[in-house]
Order: sequence, then structure tokens, then C-alpha cells
Amino acid sequence: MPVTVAPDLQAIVDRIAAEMAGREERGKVADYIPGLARVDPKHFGIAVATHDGRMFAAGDADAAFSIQSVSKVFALTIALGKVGDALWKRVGREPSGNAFNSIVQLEAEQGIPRNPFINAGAIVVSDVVLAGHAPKEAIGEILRFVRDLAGDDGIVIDDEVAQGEADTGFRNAALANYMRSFGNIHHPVDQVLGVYFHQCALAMSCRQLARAGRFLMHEGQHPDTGFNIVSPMRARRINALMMLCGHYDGSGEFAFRVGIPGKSGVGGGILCVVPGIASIAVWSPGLNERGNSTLGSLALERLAAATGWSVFNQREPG
Ligand SMILES: NC(=O)CC[C@H](N)C(=O)O
Repeated sequence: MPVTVAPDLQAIVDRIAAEMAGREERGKVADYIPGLARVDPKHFGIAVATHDGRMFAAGDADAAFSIQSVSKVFALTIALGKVGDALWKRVGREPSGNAFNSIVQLEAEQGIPRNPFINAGAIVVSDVVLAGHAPKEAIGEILRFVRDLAGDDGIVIDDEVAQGEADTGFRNAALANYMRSFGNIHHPVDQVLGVYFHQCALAMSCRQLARAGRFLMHEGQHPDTGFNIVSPMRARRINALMMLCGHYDGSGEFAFRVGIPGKSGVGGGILCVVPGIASIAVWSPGLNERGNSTLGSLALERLAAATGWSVFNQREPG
């Protein structure tokens, strides 16, 4: 895509934040754990990190929130680094068309989850990250990785959220045990879930999240160090998975409305990657019926329309 940064990007994000502040329809905040239930639905933040190293932010772009399933992108990146394409023997690459915590496909498909961005797939990824480590070390590896990507040691894991996930994670435990019965989970289920629950509990601001996603717009390269986090091909493939599977059974709708690879989480965050152009994070805690941020999705739709950014065309911004 030959599109360069739209010159009025700050004005665009300011305008989007102002529109979102006035919206009544915000969806419903996730309420399965206290650490999420108490978050004020009025929040909205947006941060856009551009390929040329600039940052445009508006609203609550510096407030930390629970990134939840957005963490599945980072965990997948680590797992691919460890076992490479062998991962794809244990996890599929197809959209599921089902809810993020659905169990129905697993029986028909012999314990192989459809993709790494539904819970079952992410739990297999956690199992891979855990290999050769104590759970604490695996969690530390994920945290260090995200801090390194963002260039920010201030990123932490919210222990209260992690505990809440463990206290209520009966369905995730069911998924893990079920996959273990097919031999697709290799470590003790409580350890695997410990890793998964802690990665879900990563707390990050939009600015930190947009920075952490930059390697995916830079063909896999860390923009600060020049090191290859992943190869260009792998970055492209992670982006493809985000496009096809990043919003669960709402992925088609998101591609239709926004047209940019993205990954959502039930904390209300969405990370989006415009290859060669921008890494974008939005946050608004109210969710639609598919568990994706209502205003976050709308804000990204507005941003894509205002900039012309899409992986489906090559229009100049305007
Ligand atoms: N969609 C999500 O963000 C789900 C993450 C959540 N912690 C869960 O496992 O249920």
C-alpha cells in the first residue's frame, strides 16, 4: 500500500474521540469478574503509532485497561518463535464462526482448536509457551516480551484480574481438560491455565498497546532496535489470522466495516495493524453481543473511512 500518513491525523483522532464521548450506545461492560465489572463504561481512548515513528493519541489513551484476548497475538508470536510451523499441527487457521469460549467444534475436530485466537486455541498456545519453564517463568517471558515490544517497563499484570479469571474460569478449564483428553495439552491443566489467565490480565494503555503492535506493521522488525521479532512472512500471517479470526464470530462484520486486521479483548481493547502504515489501539469497555468493543469498533470504522486505510484498497488518504 503506497499510502503515507494522513497529515491531519491528530485532528482525525481528536474528532473521533469527541464523537465517541457523545455516544449513548456503549454496549455492556464484561461483568464476570469484579476487576472488569467496575470499569466505567464512559472511557474511550485511541492511539495511533505510525510507521515513521510518530504517535497520535486522544481520549483516555494513557489509562491502563485489561487487554484480555488481545494478549493472544503476543502469546502466539512467542509460541511460533519456539516451535515454528509445528504449531499448526495443534491449532488450526480457520475462522470459527462461534463464540470465543465455545466448546462445540472441539469434539468434531479431535481437540484441535480452529485458530489461535479463540480461547481453546490460545490455551494450546499457552501450553507451548509453558514448555521447558515453570509457570512463573512463562508468565515472566510474556510480560518481558510485551514490555520489550512497547519499549516500556511500566507494563504490569493485574493480579486481581488474574485471580478473578482463575476463580471463574470453569469453561476455560473445561476446554483445557477436553483438549488434554485428545493429547493436545501436554502440561498439567492448572499450570497451563495459570499462564493463560495471567496473559489475559496484562494491563496496558492504548499508547502502550499501539507501540507493542508496531512490529506487525514493520514486517516483523522491532522499530526501535531493528531486530527481527518475526520474519516478514510470519508477520504477514499473524496479520492474516487477525483479519480472519481476531473478533471471533464478529470477524466478518469487522472486516466488512473496518477492513484492517485487528484483535479484540473483553476488556474493550482492540489492536489493529495497517501493514506498512500504522499500529492502532482503541479502548472502550462496553461490548457488543459478540464480546467486541462497541465504540472501539465504531472508532476504527471512522478512522479507516477518514484515512482510507484498508488492506482491501490502495486509495490515498482523504
Ligand atoms: N474474549 C476475551 O477477551 C476472553 C478472555 C477471557 N479472559 C476468557 O478467557 O474468557
